[in-house]
Amino acid sequence: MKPTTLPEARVRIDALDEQIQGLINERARVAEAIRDIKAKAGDVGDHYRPAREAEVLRKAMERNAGPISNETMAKLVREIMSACLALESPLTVAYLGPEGTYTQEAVYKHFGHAVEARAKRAIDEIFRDVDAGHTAYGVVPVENSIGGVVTNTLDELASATLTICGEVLLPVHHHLMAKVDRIDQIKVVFSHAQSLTQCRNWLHQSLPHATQAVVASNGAAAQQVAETGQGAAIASKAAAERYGLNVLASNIEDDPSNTTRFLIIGRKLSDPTGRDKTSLVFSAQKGAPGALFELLQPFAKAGINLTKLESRPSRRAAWDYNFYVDIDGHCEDAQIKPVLDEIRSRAALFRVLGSYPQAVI
Ligand SMILES: O=C(O)C(=O)C[C@]1(C(=O)O)C=C[C@@H](O)C=C1
Repeated sequence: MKPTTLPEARVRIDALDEQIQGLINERARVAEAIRDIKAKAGDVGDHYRPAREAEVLRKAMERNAGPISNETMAKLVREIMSACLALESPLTVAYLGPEGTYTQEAVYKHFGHAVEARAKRAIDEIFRDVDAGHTAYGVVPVENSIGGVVTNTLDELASATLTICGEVLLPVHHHLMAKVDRIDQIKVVFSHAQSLTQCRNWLHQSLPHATQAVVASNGAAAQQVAETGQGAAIASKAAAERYGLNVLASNIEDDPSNTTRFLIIGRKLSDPTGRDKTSLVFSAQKGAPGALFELLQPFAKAGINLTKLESRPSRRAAWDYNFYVDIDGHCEDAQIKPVLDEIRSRAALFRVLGSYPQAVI
């Protein structure tokens, strides 16, 4: 029955909270039982299961009847699952720091807040850290809807022995922040090269005479401005709060739908979920006419959707390239496996960088 008075409504909410809390702890005890089942089966290593997590989140969205939105409901379930996983075993995740970067936001969006997020200074450091086993997973930016690819990440992926086990899509809203409180006092703007590109028109119109200076991350830009008091930074609202800066202008990205895609790197192969992506890197025989066409044609013939195609210098020889391709589907899917085998047999270099669930939230 719908309560009609405030005291009545609050008594009802207290009773429901008690029930929800009891159920969350019951779920946590099941997660502890899963840990013991995995140990008995000799399943060593961490307990993170990307395919199962995607399934849990998709189910939460599919059965949701409102009034809470599907996305908000999935985020709540995300946090409960994160707490359950931390009970099974704590999870460490390296990200492009310092605190307050968009990459840190991507970590929490993907893994929830119960993980131990460790800030690193550069993308290659994240790859090295995960490769050496110091952290179980890493989160790296790979492309932005305005600025395009993050070349460091693509170059690292080509030589890494790690695998991609997830992706995160994060809407990115930039803010100009400083110690001072007037925009006409700003002579220099610090940020990551990608963020400066994403705000190019705004900077041209609003700060045409300011110098632009590239630093390792937008979190580092905010930290530096806070420490020196010099200039302004382009970074996230979280960074302004973290470093105590004044926000002088909000949402200054040139396209309000600005989104960055991040990858989760680790050693875990993700099981097929029915809604997956596969990332590949390959190279064609240099100088052979139609060589790239030969490598892409099997996808078209099998009706496989390509979601991305990028080329990067191979670093083997001048004017020799690696091609990075993302496709819909999992490398173990019956429709995909023979196509990949065919391309492997034609390519000079071929590697599956990972198959992983498509981003859910
Ligand atoms: O299903 C599992 O393997 C679990 O460990 C449980 C659980 C969960 O809480 O639902 C926790 C962590 C995994 O990443 C996936 C799911």
